[in-house]
Amino acid sequence: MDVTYREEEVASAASSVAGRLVADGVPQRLAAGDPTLWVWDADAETPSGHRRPAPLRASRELLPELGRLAERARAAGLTNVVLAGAGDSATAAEVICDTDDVPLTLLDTTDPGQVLRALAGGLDHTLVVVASESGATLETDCLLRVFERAFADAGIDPAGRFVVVTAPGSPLEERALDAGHDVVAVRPQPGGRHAALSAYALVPAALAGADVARLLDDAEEVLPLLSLDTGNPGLDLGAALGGAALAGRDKLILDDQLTAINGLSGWIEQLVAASTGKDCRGVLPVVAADPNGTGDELVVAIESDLGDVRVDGPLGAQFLVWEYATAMAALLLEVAPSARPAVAESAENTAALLSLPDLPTGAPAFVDGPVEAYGAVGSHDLPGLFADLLHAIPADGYLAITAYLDRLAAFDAPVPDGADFEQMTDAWMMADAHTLRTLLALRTDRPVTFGWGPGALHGSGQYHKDGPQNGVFLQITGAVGEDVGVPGRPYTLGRVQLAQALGDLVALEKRGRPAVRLHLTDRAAGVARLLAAAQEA
Ligand SMILES: O=P(O)(O)OC[C@H]1O[C@H](O)[C@H](O)[C@@H](O)[C@@H]1O
Repeated sequence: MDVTYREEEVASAASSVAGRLVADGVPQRLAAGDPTLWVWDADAETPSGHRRPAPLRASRELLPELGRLAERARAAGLTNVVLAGAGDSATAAEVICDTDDVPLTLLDTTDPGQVLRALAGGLDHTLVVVASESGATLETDCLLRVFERAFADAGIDPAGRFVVVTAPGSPLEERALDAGHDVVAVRPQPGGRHAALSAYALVPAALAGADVARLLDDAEEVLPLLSLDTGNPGLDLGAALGGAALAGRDKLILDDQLTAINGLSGWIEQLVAASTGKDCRGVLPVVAADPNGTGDELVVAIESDLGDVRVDGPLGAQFLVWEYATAMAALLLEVAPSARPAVAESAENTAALLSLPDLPTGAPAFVDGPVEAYGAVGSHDLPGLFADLLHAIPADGYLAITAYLDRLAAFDAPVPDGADFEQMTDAWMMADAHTLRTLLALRTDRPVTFGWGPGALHGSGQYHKDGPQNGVFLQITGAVGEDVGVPGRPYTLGRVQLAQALGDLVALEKRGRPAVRLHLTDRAAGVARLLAAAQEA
């Protein structure tokens, strides 16, 4: 595992803060298992005499059980693995599976269309992993209920169709045991931010066919380096992130286009944003975007020379080193990495909204074809609104787009007969809400970020609300065609999804952060209109 500084200014900022961390004995405190710095294993040391983060030992011990579960699923022909989960572990499981090229359907969403797509994926050979440490995350609870009902409706015995991963004693554990589902009770708890190498990510990944033992080997190989004062990749990366942020370079542009690890930037984004974004401080990760060359950027490239910092190493080591480095950066910024008060606040707002007879959407400020605009809007159409939003971004700020839509909907776009691959990808791109990010980014030298809601609420959502007061926020929601009822609850997935958007809006507005919601009354036509309007001057 290597971290290389490729720019003098980064090297000198990093070396001065690394010196401070070493003088404060941070690597030694980490090696000694200081619980304020890491989730340490209380009673085990590695053969090299170092303590190891709790999830590593627990996950290693879990391997035989994982093997048995995977074997049983294979024998039963359950080849379609659906993961109902949220946050760090769900994102990590997706990266592991994409990198190992094994299929996993991640549902970290309440979008009815996306869930219906998964339900149509062949229930007869589907195994659902429900992973939630708290056992109380709204979207995960909804998905468990929806899939239980779907199996029952299809005449499929749910026995052996669910593997529930949760903390012992959580409400989910009790419910799952009552229903006769397989339960993996996780001890000790990794805490949200250290879940990538824990059972919450490894159970779904192993069931999908990924080589999770190798992942743990790769992580354990780098572990002894993390207690060193020099040649410590976690310290080097953390000092680069923290040193740069303290020097005003607090926009972290992540470049992973040349690595074979698929989607690592998305996992790093949620880790860094949620761990550092609080007390009006933090590092803003920016994914899938070119640098603008402004003075507040730090470009970190995975396995390439395209950045100011280069990070090389296999996925298991990347997970561990980024977790360590992010804890270091948080220490330097003097924020508590594990606190995520704003994530909880939005979730509470959503729960309160769902208890109302109707969701308080208000009246649109204007309607532009299939798009309604809500919020404090000065313009009368979308081109005017986009111009205003871009203009409103402070000199050190950013624009964040969160789309509460089906992230796979673009693939439904009609492609011309006989289209080649390039024409097909063009058609998909012009039907994808994500393309709005690219189009708006062309018009500003400030970072424009994009996330799919509600998944993004668990990561960048923390930064959006409690990070620096310099964000401008654009939400996109959409009308629901076919909705999905949530059995045992008085709401549908569509209503939950809208309540999640509105709950986050309440939290943003409470802080005086400018936010606008665009509602697509026809989703496909609405996306097309957004993209066209973004290109109108
Ligand atoms: O695993 P769960 O309890 O369902 O939580 C899912 C996510 O919820 C919140 O966003 C926490 O801040 C995250 O740390 C966690 O990953």
